[in-house]
Amino acid sequence: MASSSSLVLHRCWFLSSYQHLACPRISLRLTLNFNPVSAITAVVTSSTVKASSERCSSGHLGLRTSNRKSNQFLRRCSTNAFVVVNDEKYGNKQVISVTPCLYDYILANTREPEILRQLREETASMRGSQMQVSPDQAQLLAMLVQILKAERCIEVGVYTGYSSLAIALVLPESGHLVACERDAKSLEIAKKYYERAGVLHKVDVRYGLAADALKSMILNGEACSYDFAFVDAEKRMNQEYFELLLQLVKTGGLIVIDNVLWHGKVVDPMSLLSR
Ligand SMILES: C[S@@+](CC[C@H](N)C(=O)[O-])C[C@H]1O[C@@H](n2cnc3c(N)ncnc32)[C@H](O)[C@@H]1O
Repeated sequence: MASSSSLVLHRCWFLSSYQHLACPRISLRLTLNFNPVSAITAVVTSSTVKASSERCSSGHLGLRTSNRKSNQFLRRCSTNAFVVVNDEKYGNKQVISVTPCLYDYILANTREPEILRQLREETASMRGSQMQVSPDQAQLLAMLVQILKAERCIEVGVYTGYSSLAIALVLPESGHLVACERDAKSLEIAKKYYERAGVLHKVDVRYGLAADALKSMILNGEACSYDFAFVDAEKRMNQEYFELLLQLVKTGGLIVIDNVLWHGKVVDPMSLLSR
């Protein structure tokens, strides 16, 4: 796979919910200063924004700086979009946060294809609809697939198909997306929309446990043959999915994993203590 973009990293681990790319295997961390919508530098899930607002109103939200020494815990709420990170090593940086108002702006400027809007609206009243990626995230995924010129993709965790449809829509006619999902009811909706969008021929739906599907693909001789993978299923399995996908995704490909920062809990001392 040609790697014309600086984002095309050797089998990297992409933290899709925020601004950093982290590549554990090659110890590389990049600031992600792009978004499908121009002038936007941060991407946050809608559920994160909701959680932030709730915690703000109860006065418990704080944004931690990356300064480990002072372990500073800044208290910021919805009106302030900036956190100043004082850090000897990285220099003083202004890191943008996302307020509800700013997130509205992001959504208002996201180009969501009509078919995705219809799927999102059909899913909105369903149980689990908050699991769906947001329109800005879906367009970020689509853009990554296009930048990579990906032809062979994998999605782990399809739900009703919003993110997989965003990917399938930008794949070339010869493109192939393996879509792994264990919930038959959700898959029925996904398949209906693949068909409506005219991309059903590009999507290979695998009903069942995603790890089993990935293992059978490896046994089937498909190692190193995929360009792009998106992981968005049960989080405790992420390590296993990552290891399996490292075998399936070729050098120069991209593995994107959602919810890695888990609403900020990865640095919340209370969450760490309660584990
Ligand atoms: C967060 S949702 C996916 C949302 C989807 N990416 C979207 O944007 O609409 C997670 C999905 O993973 C599925 N899932 C969870 N564990 C799974 C497993 N072991 N194998 C396959 N699918 C699984 C759930 O049924 C659920 O539909």
